[in-house]
Amino acid sequence: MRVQQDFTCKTDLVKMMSTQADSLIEYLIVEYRWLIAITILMPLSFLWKIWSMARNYVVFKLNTAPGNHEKKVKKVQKQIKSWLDGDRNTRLCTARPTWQTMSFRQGLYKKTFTNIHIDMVDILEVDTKNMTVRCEPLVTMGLLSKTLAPLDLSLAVVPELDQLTVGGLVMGTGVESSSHIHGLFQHICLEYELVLADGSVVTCSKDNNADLFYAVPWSYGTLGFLTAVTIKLVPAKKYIRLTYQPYTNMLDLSSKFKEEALKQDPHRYLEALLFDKNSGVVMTGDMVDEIGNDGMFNPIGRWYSPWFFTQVENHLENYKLGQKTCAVEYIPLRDYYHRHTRSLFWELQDIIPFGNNPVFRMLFGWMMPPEVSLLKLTQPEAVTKLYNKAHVIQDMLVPVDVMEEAIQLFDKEFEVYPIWLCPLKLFNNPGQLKVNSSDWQMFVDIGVYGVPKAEGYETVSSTRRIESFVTHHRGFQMLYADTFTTEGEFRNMFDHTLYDKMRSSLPHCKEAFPDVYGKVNRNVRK
Ligand SMILES: Cc1cc2nc3c(=O)[nH]c(=O)nc-3n(C[C@H](O)[C@H](O)[C@H](O)COP(=O)(O)OP(=O)(O)OC[C@H]3O[C@@H](n4cnc5c(N)ncnc54)[C@H](O)[C@@H]3O)c2cc1C
Ligand SMILES: NC(=O)C1=CN([C@@H]2O[C@H](COP(=O)(O)OP(=O)(O)OC[C@H]3O[C@@H](n4cnc5c(N)ncnc54)[C@H](OP(=O)(O)O)[C@@H]3O)[C@@H](O)[C@H]2O)C=CC1
Ligand SMILES: CC(C)=CCC[C@@H](C)[C@H]1CC[C@@]2(C)C3=C(CC[C@]12C)[C@@]1(C)CC[C@H](O)C(C)(C)[C@@H]1CC3
Repeated sequence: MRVQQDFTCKTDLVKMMSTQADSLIEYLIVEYRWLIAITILMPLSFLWKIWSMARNYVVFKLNTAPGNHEKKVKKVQKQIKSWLDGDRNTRLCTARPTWQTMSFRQGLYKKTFTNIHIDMVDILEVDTKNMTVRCEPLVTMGLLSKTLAPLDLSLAVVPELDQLTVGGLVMGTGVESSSHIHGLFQHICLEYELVLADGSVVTCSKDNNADLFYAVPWSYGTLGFLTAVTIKLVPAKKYIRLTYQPYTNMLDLSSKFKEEALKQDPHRYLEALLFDKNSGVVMTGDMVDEIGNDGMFNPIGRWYSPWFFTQVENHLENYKLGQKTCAVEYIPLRDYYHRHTRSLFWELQDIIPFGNNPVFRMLFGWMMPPEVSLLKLTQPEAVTKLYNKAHVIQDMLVPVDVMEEAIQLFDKEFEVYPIWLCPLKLFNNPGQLKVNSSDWQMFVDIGVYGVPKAEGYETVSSTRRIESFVTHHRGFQMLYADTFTTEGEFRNMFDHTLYDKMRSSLPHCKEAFPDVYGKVNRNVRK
């Protein structure tokens, strides 16, 4: 099943599907997915947004959330107790349907395991004295940034997509353009409250139940159910002053990127987008309260604004034309945080090819993007097949010193652009991520999302070669994406010492949950 064609755009892909699709209907579904997206999914998404805003507003005004939390935890305990009292011939997972989650896949285990309902969607407390926020696991990044911005506060790490949840980011992982300072999402979490498989409620932090605290991140809900998280806050300002520095030479780009990531007093935000293997734009940002006169005000989050990655590409094009070497812009804080949400990085162009057209943006941009959950729920089988065969969605965390080598290999195996480069600091903490230093090590997240053009691309073998490179260099794969590792290879990539110890010592844990590989391998995710 080799896909050797040189896919130049989605139309080529669709042509390929039309020859291979089982039926004309499948072909039409793939080709005209945008029609369903615009006429049904976007209006529904809009109604959904209004409903959640109204619901949150009422909860907030009545301030019922903190009082209800204990009752909600008791409900979780009750469900686990009834599993304990039963024959226990199934395992446990959260009842959150997989079409609602931020991954391409649907977990098959949801159908066979006992589903535990954790309907916990509220912010519980903003503690401005201790600079922490305590929230329930289904609170999203969008809600948190919206609640905290008027207080001039923010999370130190705000993973970009609005719909990412605190629970998913703790149990999986989260990374963002401030991660070269603060680390991953888990590194800004101070305390977890969990309900364990024996029905008990525990809290853990680095000073209390430390083993459990360090084993929870990347455990994918296989140690217990998360019911609350306390997260560190940082002061926030109104704007991000963002500098775009284009490059047409990879060596120059990567040395600037590394220098910025590793310097003593780095810019607060750092990321790069590559548009081919030699050129890209490095972006550095800092928070400011005033718009300076060295740059333009650019509210990139407005419904009519061009998609962010296309604006970045324009800076590169201008540079190539010899117009400008470096540009400065002032971007409203939340617009910056959620800069990749409206275009789902660059994935939305495959679904609504004219989504960035100025007329479309003016008329319908306010309904964008359609909710990922609704897109997933209505995804036809033909689209799944297409993505399985000719679409890459991967994030690999590799030590920053092998960045160029990794980019060359990604280019050879996938040739997908843009590529997202986001630096991140991994602290030498106990847990699944072992680093090569007694203090911390700088990594880079290489994010590849799109249609592969590499000759000889084949999903499994190409991805496996990348996985083996990553393991060889002691890096890690983000597990919302497909992993094609064997169980042995997976255990080689992630250190299971503390995790295995916790699973053996927590009562009923092994009986209640599979291990991480049992939740993320390709056989259990459709
Ligand atoms: C539980 C809680 C405790 C807080 N404690 C403090 C505090 O101790 N000190 C302090 O200075 N500020 C606190 N705040 C934040 C602050 O009071 C408001 O965000 C700010 O005053 C804005 O109010 P508003 O009436 O302009 O906005 P509103 O429109 O009332 O709310 C701002 C946004 O936050 C969202 N939101 C608010 N509460 C919730 C919730 N419980 N669940 C889901 N969504 C919510 C709303 O959807 C809205 O979009 C707290 C907020 C919450 C939610
Ligand atoms: N910028 C970034 O960092 C980005 C990160 N991501 C990835 O997306 C995922 C988050 O997506 P999201 O939709 O929020 O999360 P999901 O619902 O996909 O949850 C991810 C995992 O966490 C487990 N989990 C979630 N909540 C709880 C809980 N309360 N108790 C126990 N286990 C729980 C889930 O278990 P179960 O299967 O039982 O439901 C699942 O295994 C993460 O894996 C993250 O790495 C994606 C895009 C961007
Ligand atoms: C670490 C970082 C920054 C990760 C970014 C990951 C995004 C690019 C991923 C997360 C969810 C994601 C897998 C998704 C998709 C594309 C890539 C996304 C947006 C899409 C929209 C592709 C089209 C699909 O039909 C479908 C709608 C199911 C998915 C939904 C999830």
